[in-house]
Amino acid sequence: MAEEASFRDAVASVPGLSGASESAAADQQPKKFPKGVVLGKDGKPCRSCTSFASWAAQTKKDVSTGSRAVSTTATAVASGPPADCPPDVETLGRSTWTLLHSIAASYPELPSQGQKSDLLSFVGLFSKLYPCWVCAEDFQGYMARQKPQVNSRDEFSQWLCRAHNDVNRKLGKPEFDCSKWDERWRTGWKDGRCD
Ligand SMILES: Cc1cc2nc3c(=O)[nH]c(=O)nc-3n(C[C@H](O)[C@H](O)[C@H](O)COP(=O)(O)OP(=O)(O)OC[C@H]3O[C@@H](n4cnc5c(N)ncnc54)[C@H](O)[C@@H]3O)c2cc1C
Repeated sequence: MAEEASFRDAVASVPGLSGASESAAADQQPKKFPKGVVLGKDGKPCRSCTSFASWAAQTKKDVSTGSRAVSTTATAVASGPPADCPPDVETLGRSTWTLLHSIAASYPELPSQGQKSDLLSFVGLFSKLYPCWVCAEDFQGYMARQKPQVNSRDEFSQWLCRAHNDVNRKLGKPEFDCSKWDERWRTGWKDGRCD
């Protein structure tokens, strides 16, 4: 049987959840969900805020077959949701970082005032609209502490790399060497593996 946790536990299990959100969450009616399931502000499980493993535990589906009430397999859970299913927090995150770093890679070396203004608007709106709300709130917090730098491609790509590393640290993932940003996201690695 899946391990159960209260509403507060489920929300508090998300690294970096802000105090304001946590106290708002605590005001809600307690419900039982498996540990790791993050609730949306509507009090329902938020799929794009939750890992597939926790989501599968909550729906009690066999993720390899899609049928109900069959035990999950570790391999299927670890590989994330099937490609044609709604994304979990990791699939969404991976795709989003790809988009954000690719936007940085195509940003001009010498942007016009209009391009700078567009990029600032984009990251501001992005941070409000990102479907994982706990991720979005943390990203807004990062942007408040470290203002987006948009004066050139290099400046923005380094700012974005540091922002991504801030999330990596929070999740216990290794930090990326930002001096390698250009090879990872724009030119391809010097060893030719991307050619
Ligand atoms: C704005 C935002 C906030 C998020 N907040 C949360 C959160 O609060 N909780 C949560 O569980 N998940 C969060 N995520 C998702 C999380 O960051 C990861 O995307 C997810 O865990 C999948 O991680 P991954 O190991 O596949 O690699 P990802 O972190 O998705 O990275 C993809 C690839 O980018 C490269 N890379 C890694 N770090 C950097 C860097 N610093 N600069 C440039 N390239 C890099 C690597 O090649 C890596 O394989 C967030 C995602 C975004 C976009």
